[in-house]
Amino acid sequence: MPLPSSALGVMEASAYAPEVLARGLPSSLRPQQQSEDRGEPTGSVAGVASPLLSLQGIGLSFGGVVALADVDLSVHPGEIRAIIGPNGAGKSSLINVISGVYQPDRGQVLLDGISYAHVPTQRLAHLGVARTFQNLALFKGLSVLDNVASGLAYKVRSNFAGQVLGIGRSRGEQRDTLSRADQILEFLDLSAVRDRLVGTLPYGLQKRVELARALVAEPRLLLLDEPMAGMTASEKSEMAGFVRAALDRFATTVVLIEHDVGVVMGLSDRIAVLDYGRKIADATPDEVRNDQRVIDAYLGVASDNEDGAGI
Ligand SMILES: Nc1ncnc2c1ncn2[C@@H]1O[C@H](COP(=O)(O)OP(=O)(O)OP(=O)(O)O)[C@@H](O)[C@H]1O
Repeated sequence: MPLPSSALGVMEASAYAPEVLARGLPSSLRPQQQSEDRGEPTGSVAGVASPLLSLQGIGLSFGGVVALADVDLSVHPGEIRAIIGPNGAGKSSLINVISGVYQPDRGQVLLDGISYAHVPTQRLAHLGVARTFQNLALFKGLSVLDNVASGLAYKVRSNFAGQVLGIGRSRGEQRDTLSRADQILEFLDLSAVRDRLVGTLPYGLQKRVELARALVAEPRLLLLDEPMAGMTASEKSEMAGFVRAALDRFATTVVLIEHDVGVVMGLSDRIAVLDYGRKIADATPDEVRNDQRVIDAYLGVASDNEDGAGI
């Protein structure tokens, strides 16, 4: 028996649906038809193109604890793909495998068909992969602008002396970096706090700065680890709007871990559900919502939750 809609956060889901999110967004966030810089198609084309990200038979253990067992996942260009599951199900392990923090014991991670399981994390940016972290990983003592600009540090080719002296190629690079950081700040409605120290900002804004830092390089694949954790309902709604707008504007493909079922149902094109390290479902929000295994393993718990929207 499917749970009643209210238990599954359906009311909340509607608040995160694309058509709702598009309303009331700042003009900088209005969806565009094409990515201006790359001329790539936008919107969800899940199931049509070959996968941008493909996980094949991923296995990962910590001592005797099996974190991931034989997990397959295909994420298509332009898709927002959520990974959900109970605590300890393996969500963080999976995102850490995708981002190269963990090396899987078994299986392959392919980006555009090319295996990158053994690429060091710091080189992932060169492949067009960016991520945010469950616990903010910002430079609290630096300005918002500098934090966002740091998302382009991997591209800077001038040496340290050149940067300090502001000479040669470094001056041009610096101008370009700051200009791109400013564009992203405008896009995410952060220009008003551009020069503030990140540590002085409210938590919800810090989460948005982290998104800005990940987005500044216009990644092909954006990994979001609980981007709405600890946010108020209105901050969550705003953040969901920014994620959707980023996809529309930059043709970024998104993989997202999020506990708030309402957010996940409204924002995602497809949802993979993990339980004890195994994938037990991989389907559209509607299909997942009515999947008895998922209800038993995860969603049913949501009805016991205070607002029915998260776990
Ligand atoms: N670094 C580690 N060392 C030992 N065990 C770990 C480590 N990371 C994860 N695990 C174990 O692997 C399993 C999966 O953990 P993981 O953090 O990936 O789950 P999760 O779904 O992200 O959980 P949560 O929702 O609580 O963040 C758990 O049993 C966990 O205790």
